[in-house]
Amino acid sequence: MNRRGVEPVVELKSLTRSFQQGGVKIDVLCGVDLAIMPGEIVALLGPSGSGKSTLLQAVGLLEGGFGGEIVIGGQSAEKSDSRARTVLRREHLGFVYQFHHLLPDFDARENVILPQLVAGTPRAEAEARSEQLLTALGLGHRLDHRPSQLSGGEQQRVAVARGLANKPDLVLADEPTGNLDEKTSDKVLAEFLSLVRGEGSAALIATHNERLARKMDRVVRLHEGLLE
Ligand SMILES: Nc1ncnc2c1ncn2[C@@H]1O[C@H](COP(=O)(O)OP(=O)(O)OP(=O)(O)O)[C@@H](O)[C@H]1O
Repeated sequence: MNRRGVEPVVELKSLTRSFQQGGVKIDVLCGVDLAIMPGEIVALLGPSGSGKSTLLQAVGLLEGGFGGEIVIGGQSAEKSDSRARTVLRREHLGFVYQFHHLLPDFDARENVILPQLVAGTPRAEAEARSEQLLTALGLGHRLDHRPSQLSGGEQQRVAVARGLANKPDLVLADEPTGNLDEKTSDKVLAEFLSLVRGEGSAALIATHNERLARKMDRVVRLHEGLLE
């Protein structure tokens, strides 16, 4: 039975994370519970230092040291070894960062093709997908440009296309437009949300911006290590 429509794409159960800072233990996440349903776009708000990036790193299976449980695509991440976690990440997750992290020696088209090749997509299919996404983001005339030949907004659009390239069930974005001016940020975010909606992906998007958060389906706030 296909139960994908009713199961969360990700579920966090009593997630905890502490850090040692100068011999002092700081509890950043103190038992976070969160379930995100397929296609749901969730804004993660919270003041600087409240643990938004830490939470996204946990969900992205990018770091260890967490307590509690992270279930992605019905599979418990802590019960998986690092190889299985890599597969979980590749099959279910996409990432968009504040600073685009594009490969400087590759053009826009290639930056979106590469993660697909890593995931085993045939080259012709990956190329078509790359062009489709970049064109949808208004970059059909910038396919052959390297990141240094693109504006900040254009670079971020390429990063959005790359994050969606492998059709992730869940896109994780940490301040995806945080380094852009307000007008460009609004525009790129609107395009990002519309593309994510069109693709039917879910998303968890950390932001400081209440106004942008209101454009999403649900807002959750990190406060003193818990979501409210
Ligand atoms: N590797 C680390 N070692 C020690 N402390 C850390 C580490 N990573 C994060 N922290 C601490 O955890 C807390 C939360 O940091 P985090 O980056 O998750 O916050 P944030 O909400 O994303 O902040 P911002 O909005 O400023 O990006 C901070 O106090 C930070 O100093």
